[in-house]
Amino acid sequence: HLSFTDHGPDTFPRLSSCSCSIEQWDSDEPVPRSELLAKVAGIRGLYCLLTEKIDAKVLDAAGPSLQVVSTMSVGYDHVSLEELKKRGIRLGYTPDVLTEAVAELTVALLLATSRRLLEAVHEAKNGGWGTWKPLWMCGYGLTDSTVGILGLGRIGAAVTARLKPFGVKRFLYADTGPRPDVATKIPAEFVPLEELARHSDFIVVCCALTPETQGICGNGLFSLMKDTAIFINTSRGGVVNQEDLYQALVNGQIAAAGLDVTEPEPLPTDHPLFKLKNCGESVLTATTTLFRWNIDKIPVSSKLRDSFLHVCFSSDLYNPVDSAYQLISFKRCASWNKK
Ligand SMILES: O=CC(=O)O
Repeated sequence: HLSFTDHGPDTFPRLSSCSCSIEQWDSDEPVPRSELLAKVAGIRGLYCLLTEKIDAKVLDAAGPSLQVVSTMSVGYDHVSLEELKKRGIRLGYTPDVLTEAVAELTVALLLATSRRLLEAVHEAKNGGWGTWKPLWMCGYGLTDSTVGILGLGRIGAAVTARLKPFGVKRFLYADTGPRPDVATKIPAEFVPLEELARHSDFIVVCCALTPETQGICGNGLFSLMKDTAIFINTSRGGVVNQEDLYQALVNGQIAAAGLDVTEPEPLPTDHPLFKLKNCGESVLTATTTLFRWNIDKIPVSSKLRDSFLHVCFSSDLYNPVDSAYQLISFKRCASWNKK
């Protein structure tokens, strides 16, 4: 008995051909919390998106039959690992399916923000484009710049590879610790966050949302940044103290911000950030998760189909359709692999 929220196109037919009973939330809207709590009772597997908060309440509502949770997302900050671990429930997730897509989006956001693309379009459409003025709509260039990556994981490294041809002089990164295997190839220098803030012309946030990174980009960081620096976040809104960011943008502490993620999502349309020229108009995007996915990464690989669910933090490529398919292989799901 499986419970679903949403998933790739061929998941449901494939699963329904198996001898298990499936309950699916069949809507683009997230399943209401009350519905989720009511429907999970007695299930053995739960397949969800990042819109579902999987906490003690959901797990208790599911009861002891629940053996595995799988999320069609790279981030799993919506899932309480502690609560899963307590109950010996395993977690599947989908690392690497959107690395390239998010890296491309990040670069798009960075260029659009630093080159004031949307602001310029707005001016052109609204009659603000008068005669040619040499300094009008000047932006900030990547050539000879220093780019700071907060979180040099798969996406962070993919961003540096894409930015390198623009003539970036120096890559810095801050992380929970040095990552020499990835960093030496770029090359990127491991620095404390404060140093990253002080020296970067562009800061790109690519880290996971964890208790340690919650609100890590706040006044402490913005006040150290150059007033010409550009701040880009494509990780999670919770990494940023949005009020502090707003103040930094209004007070000219930093030049501009490009955000693909906010708290909450979507941001209310009357939110002050939308009114800023150096953020709202350049740029606040709202690329949904599916937009960020590389669809060609979704089809099933038979090799993975027979393997059992990866324990959280497994670095192996993990496929969402497989992850759903594997929910039926409960016998293979050993108890939580304590490390
Ligand atoms: O943000 C998207 C994901 O975590 O998959």
